[in-house]
Amino acid sequence: MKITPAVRRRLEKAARRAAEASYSPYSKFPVGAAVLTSSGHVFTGCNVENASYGLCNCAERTAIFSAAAAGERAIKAVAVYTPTPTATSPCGACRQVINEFGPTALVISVCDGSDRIETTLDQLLPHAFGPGNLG
Ligand SMILES: O=c1ccn([C@H]2C[C@H](O)[C@@H](CO)O2)c(=O)[nH]1
Ligand SMILES: [Zn+2]
Repeated sequence: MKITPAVRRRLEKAARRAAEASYSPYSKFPVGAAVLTSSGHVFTGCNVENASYGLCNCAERTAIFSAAAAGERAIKAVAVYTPTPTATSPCGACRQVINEFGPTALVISVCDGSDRIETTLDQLLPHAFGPGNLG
């Protein structure tokens, strides 16, 4: 699955739309994510918070777990949207979870401004611990 400009746009749009379902009454920081798998399917997710704050789940992990639950095992790209003036990169926990299925995935962050970040998971999480380290 080649990541063309059209595929990027589709992924970014899906991430923006996914943020509309965000359940974030505590942080009031809605986030949307979209994941492109090797089969060409796009899975989306939003952050889902909890009154027990530590149980909050990020948009990226919601999207990845949705893909995994559908049987997908290879992530090609992740797009993240935050309604902020500057783009937001995935948190450390999400970087680790992306690594499991997409160690070289393209990671795109978009926002409400013109700012954007385009990088790869191996740049965000160098020398990652992954499945290969278990022998
Ligand atoms: O990349 C990020 C950063 C934060 N959050 C969520 C977690 C929490 O619900 C809120 C504030 O941290 O934003 C995400 O979903 N993705
Ligand atoms: Zn996260």
